Amino acid sequence: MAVYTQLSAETLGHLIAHYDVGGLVSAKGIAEGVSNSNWLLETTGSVANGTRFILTMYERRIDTSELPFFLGLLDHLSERGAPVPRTIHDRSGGASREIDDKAVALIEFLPGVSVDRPTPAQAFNVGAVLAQMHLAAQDFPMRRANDLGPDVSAAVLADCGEAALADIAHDLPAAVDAARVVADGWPQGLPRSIIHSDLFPDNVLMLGDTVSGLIDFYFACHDAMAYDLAVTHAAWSFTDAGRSFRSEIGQALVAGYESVRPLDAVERSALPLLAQGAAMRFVSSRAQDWIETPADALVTRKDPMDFMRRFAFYKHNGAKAFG
Ligand SMILES: Nc1ncnc2c1ncn2[C@@H]1O[C@H](COP(=O)(O)OP(=O)(O)O)[C@@H](O)[C@H]1O
Ligand SMILES: N[C@@H](CCOP(=O)(O)O)C(=O)O
Repeated sequence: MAVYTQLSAETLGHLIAHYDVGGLVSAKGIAEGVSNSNWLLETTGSVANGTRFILTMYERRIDTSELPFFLGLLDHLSERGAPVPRTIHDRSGGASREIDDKAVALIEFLPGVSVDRPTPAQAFNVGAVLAQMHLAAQDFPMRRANDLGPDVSAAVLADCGEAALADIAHDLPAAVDAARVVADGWPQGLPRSIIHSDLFPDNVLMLGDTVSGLIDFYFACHDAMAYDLAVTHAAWSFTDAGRSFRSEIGQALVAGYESVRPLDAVERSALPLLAQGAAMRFVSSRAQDWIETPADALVTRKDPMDFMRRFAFYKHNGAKAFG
């Protein structure tokens, strides 16, 4: 579930009155997602022929002082033709407003569905759109550092402690040393842009083979573009909780990416280690969330072992997977 706050029709009506989108016709809470509350709104007016909008209320994890970066990035990418929802601004030009001390933003609704089992054609197009996004972001003037880089993953796992990690899964304590090794060997100087850094299938909307939307940019940051490709590779190319690698999906993602932005030799040879770092990024955040989230909480905890298995795969087979 992801509607943490109840909003009355009256509150929504008052909010919508600040935008040039007409009156409220309907509002439905969206079940998907874990971090924010989201509603699908329908209104009597339209922006670029759209009468549907996503209302997001920022509930956790996001520092609202960073909203100008995230929302400005949506506008920047959308203006450059990337399939990214634009921010709907209120009449005074504001990209976000507040309801009861919580920040909210109105965002363009994009059609499409997230795929569970991508085809190679879909993976190719996801790779191509990721590269398109990287190029479109290169002249975005704002910066945000990656606060979940390899050193942070290593520190988070060390802080969790081997005993707590062993309580989650027998093989998880090995992540503490493994993440340190990855961080110590992390490649420097790779070409950078603003990267999505969480481009899992649930953050991509598709219509058939076409990518209709990239959403959920709330981990976007300035970092190596090849790292973003590695994250996407780790998120898309496995089934069975990270036990089975779908080589045809991994190859299609990289081929699609390179159809728009060819990798240089240094980026290419860094991919196996970047993918290990990508896996550790999600092992660490999932382990931390697991420890901090009560077992009976409304949010379903994600298993860090799904990404420990991916880490092991990339460590032993990374060169072949990206060869
Ligand atoms: N711009 C959009 N257009 C269409 N649907 C969207 C859009 N933004 C979000 N959604 C829907 O809302 C759900 C949750 O959004 P998301 O940003 O992933 O939330 P969270 O950050 O909580 O994971 C998505 O899975 C999708 O169904
Ligand atoms: N993709 C991450 C979780 C991030 O959550 P999101 O709902 O904001 O995409 C993972 O799978 O661990």
